[in-house]
Amino acid sequence: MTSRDPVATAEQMRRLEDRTANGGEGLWRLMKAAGEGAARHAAIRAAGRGVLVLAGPGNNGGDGYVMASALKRFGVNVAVAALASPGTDLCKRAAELWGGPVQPLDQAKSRPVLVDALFGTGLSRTLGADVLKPLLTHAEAAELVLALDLPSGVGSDDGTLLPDAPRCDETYAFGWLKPGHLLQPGADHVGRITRVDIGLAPPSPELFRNQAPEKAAVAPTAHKYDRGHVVVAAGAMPGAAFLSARAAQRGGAGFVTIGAENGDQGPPTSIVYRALHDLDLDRVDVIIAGPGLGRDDHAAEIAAFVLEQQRAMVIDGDMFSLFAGEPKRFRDLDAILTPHEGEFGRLFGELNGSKIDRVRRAADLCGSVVVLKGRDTVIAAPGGRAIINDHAHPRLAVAGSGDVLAGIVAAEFAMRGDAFVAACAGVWRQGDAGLRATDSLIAEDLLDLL
Ligand SMILES: NC(=O)C1=CN([C@@H]2O[C@H](COP(=O)(O)OP(=O)(O)OC[C@H]3O[C@@H](n4cnc5c(N)ncnc54)[C@H](OP(=O)(O)O)[C@@H]3O)[C@@H](O)[C@H]2O)[C@@H](O)CC1
Ligand SMILES: [K+]
Repeated sequence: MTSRDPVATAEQMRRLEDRTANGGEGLWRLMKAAGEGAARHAAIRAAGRGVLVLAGPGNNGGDGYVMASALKRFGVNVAVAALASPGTDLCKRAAELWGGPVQPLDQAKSRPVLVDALFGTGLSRTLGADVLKPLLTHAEAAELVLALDLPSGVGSDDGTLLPDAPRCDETYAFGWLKPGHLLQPGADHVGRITRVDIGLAPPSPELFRNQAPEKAAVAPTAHKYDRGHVVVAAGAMPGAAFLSARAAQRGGAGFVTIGAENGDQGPPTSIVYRALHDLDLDRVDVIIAGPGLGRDDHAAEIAAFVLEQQRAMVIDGDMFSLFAGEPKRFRDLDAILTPHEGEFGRLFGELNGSKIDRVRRAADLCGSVVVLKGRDTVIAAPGGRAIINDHAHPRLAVAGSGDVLAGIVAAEFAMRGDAFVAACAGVWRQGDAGLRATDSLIAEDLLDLL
């Protein structure tokens, strides 16, 4: 698998900071690396324009003072405004290093480039008007808004947006990415993410940002069945099953069958139609159940039949209504569940915490890989391994998009055999197709973009 960017919570960052720094001088070195690293990027982005740094009372503000002093050294015209006097030893030391004038936030003159160094991972409550008003005023007046570590107002661990915070053009993430860089709605305020390496020890490998997958390996001598046989259990809405089946083909599966009603031959295409009960399911790698299945008694019969087969499965759509509140029904399967928010709630009920916490809990409850779809899709396996996928576009929110995803994920699952790896690869590929599409996208277009 390709290497992925780790993502760390505020608490993990504090522990890593302590482990790396080993005392005051080490912490100061980290702050210097953060502020100076950001200054090197920002000096180029500013391209001769004046810079205003807004510094907070904590260590995010400290990074801001270090950055301002480095910018000055680089010959950039820089001014500093502060919310309050420095409240930590490191921030005090950084303010001394700057040594220049510091104005109150609301009295500083706006400049073309704004640096938000008010709050980072230590944001602990919603922003008051004393902060928000000048921040928004300076941001509106600026041509370029840069954030240190996180835009102020974005919750580091869950991407919540505490106030109506300004949108930044670029965020310098110190050390590792934080969930708030990738989870909505905060992620929409982050702009381009530039990671600044400050020499921090790596976090434990539990949470990552999704990345382009390596292509699934196919032997040159591979038979069509070696590339995976995917069956879609069809029901009330055959169009949805057809979309999933086509997506499984385009996704790379060697052989795709629609398990249809008795006698349904389907259109003359490369997709085979067979009655589900007549199929030799031992020769099937993955069954997709849910897209267009329906919610009546007949759908429930089909659902019960496919669950009995104990095959690897991709579970979507109507399956979450048929088994509402019963996630344990999927426990003993090797399965990938791909609900959207509404379906997730139907199956798992109300779970607390961030999107990451909720999906992790859900994966433990059903003993399967869970993919909670959205602009910020979160994928978790039982035991805590999780990925955030922000490689996507809002235009993917169209009818049939989920059916296509189920098909791609099933093809990946059939080819790779590992549910978590397959889910990550499938989600990335669908997001990538959405990014390459135009705004007139309909789900069928995705098939040609795979
Ligand atoms: N970890 C690392 O490896 C490294 C971390 N580094 C940097 O440190 C940053 C974290 O620093 P941090 O912990 O000092 O927190 P920070 O974000 O400055 O905020 C805390 C201050 O803000 C205040 N405050 C909070 N919310 C508020 C509100 N709504 N309205 C008003 N005030 C509010 C809060 O007040 P209190 O809650 O205590 O009353 C406290 O005074 C991190 O993001 C990165 O930039 C780098 O230097 C290098 C290595
Ligand atoms: K900030």
